[in-house]
Amino acid sequence: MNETILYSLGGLLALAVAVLVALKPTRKPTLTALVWVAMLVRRAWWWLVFRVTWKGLARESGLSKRRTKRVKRAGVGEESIEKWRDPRLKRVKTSAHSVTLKVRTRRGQALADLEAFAPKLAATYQADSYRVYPAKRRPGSTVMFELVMRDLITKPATAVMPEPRMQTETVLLGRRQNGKPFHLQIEQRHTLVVGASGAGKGSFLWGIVGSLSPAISVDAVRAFGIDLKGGMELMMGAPLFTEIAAKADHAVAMLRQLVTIADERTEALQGISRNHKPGPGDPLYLLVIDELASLTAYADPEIKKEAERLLKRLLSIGRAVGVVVCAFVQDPRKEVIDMRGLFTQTIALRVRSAMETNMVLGDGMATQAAAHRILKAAQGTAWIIDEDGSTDRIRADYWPDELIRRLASLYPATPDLVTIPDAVDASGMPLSLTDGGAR
Ligand SMILES: Nc1ncnc2c1ncn2[C@@H]1O[C@H](COP(=O)(O)OP(=O)(O)OP(=O)(O)O)[C@@H](O)[C@H]1O
Repeated sequence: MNETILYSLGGLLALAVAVLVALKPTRKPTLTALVWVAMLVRRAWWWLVFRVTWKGLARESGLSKRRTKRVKRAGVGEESIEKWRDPRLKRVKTSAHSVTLKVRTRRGQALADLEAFAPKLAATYQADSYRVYPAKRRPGSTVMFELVMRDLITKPATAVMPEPRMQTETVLLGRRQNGKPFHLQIEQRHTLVVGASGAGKGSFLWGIVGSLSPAISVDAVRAFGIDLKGGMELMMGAPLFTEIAAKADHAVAMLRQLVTIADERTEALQGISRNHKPGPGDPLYLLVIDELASLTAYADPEIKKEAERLLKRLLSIGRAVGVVVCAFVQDPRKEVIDMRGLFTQTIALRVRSAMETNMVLGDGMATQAAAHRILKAAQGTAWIIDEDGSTDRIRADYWPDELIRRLASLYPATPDLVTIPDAVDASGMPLSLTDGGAR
């Protein structure tokens, strides 16, 4: 091990022991102080390790370039000396759980070479996860690596009642891998959520609908649902929906209705505003499609064709005029969601292969946002792409059935708008409105 690291570590330990001796270790404030010191020592250790080992790692991994120079020395003659050009480690920033490196390319190096280095960097320093994002200054030549040294989202969290205020722009869904809250943009976005069976798509579905429920109750949002698996998922919060379609022909009629609304709004907003701003009585229309494939791939060919046509039209014209789509799907194969490009944001929960990650998040994303490596036990965990193009790992909060039912009874959609004509249970029996909540 490098001597500098050894000496520095020794110094830090000595400091920690000095603090220990100076304070009495059994008192509670002392214990807090000790934890604090331990954290500082760990952060200092990380800082040192990265600072001291960076060049060696860059050289071993082929990121640096070696050149030999011949120099003349008086009395010695000509001599060759070796010089390295390394990508420059401009900053090392540590927090209680992560290390962020700011690295500038060396001369003649492409930014993509540095970005592609992230998985090796994370493996070398045994990081639990990582993300790569552009630096604020000189983003053409400087990249940020965030290495998560202690995973803050391994433990699941349960959603709580949303604040009783009308919000339509974003919803709070859970936590980012650095522990900060994760908000999903709803207005002006069509969202596609992909995840294998049991990956936790329900957390996103109810995170969106549940968080919008205060706005639903004042008619600032109207939620429409398509659930061709007999309405089983959406019926849990049925009162939150203006309408739920559990059969394909009803779904097509619903799509047609929403396309008409979007067309009318487009005409009404022409020359007045480029973006619709929802409010009570002038709502954001939210179409939630649980298992998109059942509509676009496995349905009757005629219905499938018409549903696809209408959905593509809605995805093309709806966003700016306040008619947005949130679709959930298990299988990201192209034939299932060939309108994937029309969605303005995609979320990848656990998927089955690197190829599927690329299909959902975009070509080449599997190395930066390895959704196929999410563990089965980490339900609700997903990779997203932020507005600035950087990737991040997040975990949605879990929505228990009781919470959904409570919200449905507290914030129902305007009652005279609610119609659920063809929702059925697993045995084919019609489901009543009260199955979803106390109304
Ligand atoms: N955010 C979460 N945190 C912890 N556990 C979760 C979370 N979301 C879901 N789970 C657990 O995972 C199980 C499966 O979740 P969910 O039904 O949402 O998966 P899904 O992706 O919708 O699957 P399918 O497509 O088969 O319906 C849940 O019953 C719950 O126990």
